[in-house]
Amino acid sequence: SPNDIACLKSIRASLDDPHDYFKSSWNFNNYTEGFICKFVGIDCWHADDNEVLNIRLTNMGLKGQFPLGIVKCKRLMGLDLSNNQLSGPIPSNISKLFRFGTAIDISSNRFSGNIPKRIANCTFLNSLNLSNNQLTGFIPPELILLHRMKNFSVANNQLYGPVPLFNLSLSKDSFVGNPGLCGKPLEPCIDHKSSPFKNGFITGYAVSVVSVITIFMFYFAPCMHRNERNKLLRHFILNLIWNRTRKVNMTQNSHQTSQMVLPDILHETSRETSMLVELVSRMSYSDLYEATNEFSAENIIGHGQMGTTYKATSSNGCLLAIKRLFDTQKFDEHFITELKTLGRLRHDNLIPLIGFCIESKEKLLVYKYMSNGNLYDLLHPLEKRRTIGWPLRLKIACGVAKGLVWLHQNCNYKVIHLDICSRCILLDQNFEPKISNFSEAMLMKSNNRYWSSSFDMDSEFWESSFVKEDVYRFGILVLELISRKEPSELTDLARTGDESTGKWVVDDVKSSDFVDGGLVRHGFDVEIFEILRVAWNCVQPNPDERPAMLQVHKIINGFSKKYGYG
Ligand SMILES: Nc1ncnc2c1ncn2[C@@H]1O[C@H](COP(=O)(O)OP(=O)(O)OP(=O)(O)O)[C@@H](O)[C@H]1O
Repeated sequence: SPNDIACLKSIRASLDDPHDYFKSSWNFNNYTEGFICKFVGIDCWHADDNEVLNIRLTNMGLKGQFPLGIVKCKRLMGLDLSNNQLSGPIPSNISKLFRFGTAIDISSNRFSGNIPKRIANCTFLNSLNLSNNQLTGFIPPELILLHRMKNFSVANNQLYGPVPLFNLSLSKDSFVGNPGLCGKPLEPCIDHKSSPFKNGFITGYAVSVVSVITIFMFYFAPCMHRNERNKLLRHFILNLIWNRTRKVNMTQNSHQTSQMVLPDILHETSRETSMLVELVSRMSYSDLYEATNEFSAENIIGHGQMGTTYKATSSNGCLLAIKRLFDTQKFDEHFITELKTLGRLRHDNLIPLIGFCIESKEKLLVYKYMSNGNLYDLLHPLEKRRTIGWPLRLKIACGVAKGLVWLHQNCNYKVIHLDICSRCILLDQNFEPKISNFSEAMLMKSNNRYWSSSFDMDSEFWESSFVKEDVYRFGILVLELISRKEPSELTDLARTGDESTGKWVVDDVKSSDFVDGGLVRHGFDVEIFEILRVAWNCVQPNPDERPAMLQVHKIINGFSKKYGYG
């Protein structure tokens, strides 16, 4: 079909082919039925039909980025780009590019960045080979949803965190060569449950992390280079955070622990539940059922990792967003954290949590509805991109910064969000940003003695390891606001960025292809430059070199005032 021809033309144009394989074989001048089926590396559904079944461009020395043109090969089933020199991120919208694909092999290239969780939406995948690349971050747990998967490998990358519990049995070979990965079939992950300071924290796990870090810092870190130490520490913390969120699934032991504790917390009449009711109002399932039109598909706003969110109208006419958690204990802890954290907090730049419901197996969280959706969708719409003016971007950055300052400096509780990203910034009818998704958050009573005295040393680590994690993520968010580039690409840039990259990003707003074209030369270049500098400071690899959110907000607020937002 014309689409398939356009698909191959686009692939050819997007890849650098130093050995001229395309030149000698991919000749588009001879339009006959099935002519593309004779191209090297192309299988068709039928030899006399221009409809591509598989693309196998292996071992050809190809350079360039993941070929987005495959989106036009509508019936493509297999993509094999292994043994080349392709680089850059795996596109986060891969499931849109390769919706019905059954096999992806991009092994032995130079792909970097995170494994996008949306690969899990390629529901027909039965083979995924990402081995021998430079991928970083966690293996998205959503991948366990790929029920048809038979072959899977992420060996020899730079991944860390626990291996998700796949339904198929995978050997070590699928994961080896990633020094930060742990859990079956590799070595077990560190158990961080026991801690002497549990009472001081609302989330006891925070202490465990801090204690482990203290030991680590005292005994092991002094002999390491500062940057190396920070890098390790960061990996370590993320690993522990991930351990916590996955602990229900991690080991038989931790499974038993959560079996004992969580149902009790969630029991409809438990003390915990009555405490929660003091924070947020408890709503009845039947009211929410009615408000969402019986949880009808038409009311669905979107799906997240933990559940489905519905638009709803309350009996007094208020618009609500109701998150209905999947029926699994896996997210009980997230549910509680969200309630305990967000339930206590009220600020103009936090999403208002109005209520919750626990009835039999149902767990629901009820928020105020935000009519302009989330920031990620605003910046990266599936359809046509809208121009977004600088004052609006500044307003959003300023609001998020204000919310974070409040969280970090709040006098009763100090809160670290740990998952700031454009998807969790919701926008109300006036595009005022509201921070949402507190299910990973850590909350600490700021007047407890551990915080103020004997934990002095640890509060420094708390600051540099956790608070500065929020600062880092805020920096990525601002870079995304200015560039409209994918967060994974920006994380890469920040990770690999040396001083000269920093200069390249910030120095030359007018001619840089970093800044969104719609922004430059509209009289804002100087401001953009200043804000980019702030963002760049926020993403410094060494947490100690990142500014505090208070400083960041002060600068952004200074510019925002001009537009009446500050
Ligand atoms: N209060 C709200 N008002 C409007 N839309 C909302 C609201 N809360 C969530 N949404 C939207 O509902 C969808 C699902 O949200 P949800 O938080 O479950 O998933 P997510 O943002 O992908 O995060 P995660 O998967 O990490 O839980 C998203 O598109 C989100 O923007």
